[in-house]
Amino acid sequence: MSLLRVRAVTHTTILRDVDLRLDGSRVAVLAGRSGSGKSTLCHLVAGVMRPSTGEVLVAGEPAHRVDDWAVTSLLPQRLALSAEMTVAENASLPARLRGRPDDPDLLARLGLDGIADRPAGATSLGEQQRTALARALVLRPAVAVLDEPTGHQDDEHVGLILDALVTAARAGTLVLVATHDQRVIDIADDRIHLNSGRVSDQAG
Ligand SMILES: Nc1ncnc2c1ncn2[C@@H]1O[C@H](COP(=O)(O)OP(=O)(O)OP(=O)(O)O)[C@@H](O)[C@H]1O
Repeated sequence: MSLLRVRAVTHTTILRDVDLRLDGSRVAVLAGRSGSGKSTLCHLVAGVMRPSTGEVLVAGEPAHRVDDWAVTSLLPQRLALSAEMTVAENASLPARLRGRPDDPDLLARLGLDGIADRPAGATSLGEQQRTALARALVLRPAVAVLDEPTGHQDDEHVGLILDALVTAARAGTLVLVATHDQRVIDIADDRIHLNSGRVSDQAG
């Protein structure tokens, strides 16, 4: 059984007949033009929406029923941090909610250790994006869904993010990344190309 199974998914007018099987310990990219449906597919896998038809299964469970960031986590394009909470508090929130240990190295690996105690609302957009990435990876989830994780980063920080994605995949996570960034596409194990809501090309 594949860790992630997308079977005959059509969603409103946005996605058409999407079929995917992806396993753990991989970085898989969803590539494609703006408006091709990448974010929509991310939201279906993360279970924040249900497909109009077809099914999305994570470890055999319908994605919309999964409510555990140790199973599926999401870095949304709009980040959804708490502005008042510190960088460290935002990043460790899933661990605290589950009574699980924090990952003390993660902030340092994402270049956030110097601002760990600052409210997230008083940090740059790139820092906020890396904070939301740390939050998505902190529980070492089975599936981490990351929507454009390098969108607000300079080259140096893109390197840190690529390392974090590869490290998470080596630890067992299926890292599913929607991206336009060729540097992310280059390090991927699987590449899925969306064109007007259909998978036009898949290589692994
Ligand atoms: N709630 C919605 N209702 C109707 N159409 C929507 C909705 N959300 C997105 N769309 C449309 O669906 C298409 C796919 O959007 P989506 O955000 O999934 O694309 P994307 O590939 O992630 O784009 P980008 O790279 O710009 O983030 C777009 O044409 C968009 O305008």
